[in-house]
Amino acid sequence: MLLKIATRESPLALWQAEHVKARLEAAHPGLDVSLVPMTTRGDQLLSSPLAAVGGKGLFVKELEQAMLESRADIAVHSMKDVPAQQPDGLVLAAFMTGEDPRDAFVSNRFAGLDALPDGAVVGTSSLRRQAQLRAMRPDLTVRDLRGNLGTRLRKLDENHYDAILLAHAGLVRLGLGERIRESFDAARFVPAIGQGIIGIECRDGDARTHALLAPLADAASAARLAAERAMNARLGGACQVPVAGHAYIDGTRLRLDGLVGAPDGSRLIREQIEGPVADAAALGDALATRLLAQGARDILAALGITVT
Ligand SMILES: NCc1[nH]cc(CCC(=O)O)c1CC(=O)O
Repeated sequence: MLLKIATRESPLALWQAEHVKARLEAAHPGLDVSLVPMTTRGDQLLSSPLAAVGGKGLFVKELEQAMLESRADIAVHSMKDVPAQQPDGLVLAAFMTGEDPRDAFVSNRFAGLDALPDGAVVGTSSLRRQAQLRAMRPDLTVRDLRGNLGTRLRKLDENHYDAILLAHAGLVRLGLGERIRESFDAARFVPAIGQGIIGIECRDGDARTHALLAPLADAASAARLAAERAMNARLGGACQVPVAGHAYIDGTRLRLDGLVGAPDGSRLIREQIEGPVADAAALGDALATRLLAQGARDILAALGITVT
């Protein structure tokens, strides 16, 4: 029996696809899983500002086309990079157990954010990270930083930055965890929707693949994503929007932290909601309503994003 995984060619994407392959083959003796690597528009355009070239969908479109044409059966994604809506005929079928969701501070010279001197240069292109960083430390200079993880670390090592911010999970997956000097408390520096969770997409009607994926699915990750993505959907959710959201599951309870920030850090709107895990999506929706009422609507409108 054969199953094909469509994957991007970046080291992180390949690690994630290999991880899913290993998990699937362990769960299903006799199953043979192969990787179908492909370059996406997003990979080709890594040097240009993503917002200008069409957003995060660029990293998944080619993979989705391959599944729709049956050149592949599943695609493995960092959920952080997956748009709110999937194309007709495709579904997110399984979310794996989450890795550490926090943002990490990486520097060769400074032990953490508090150790950075006035005016230090920090690299990140994420509006979410910029907004929270500038709100905490208005004195810092924030500079754009793009590329795969390896490229970003190389630019740090070439002394273009005093420090850079990256996802803890990506660094750990690639065996680069020792480069992390500090990981920010998720309640204080709120992670991206889905950060640290690997999701698997497949064809909607493909019962065989759904059955193969079932043993990999983690209910807590599914609840976390239901809450975070419901909130994000109401906030025009995309990665070029300064929106953060992180749900914590504690038994049958779910707590969701949400944040919308002006990219210059001049305003941060934070809200929190708690309720039964079973109500995850409704909690996300309700939190978005609160954020919008507290000023998120104005911040988003200033960025050209209109929400209902
Ligand atoms: N935007 C790129 C991206 N997509 C997912 C991760 C990290 C892994 C994860 O969140 O699961 C990263 C790297 C980063 O933000 O530093």
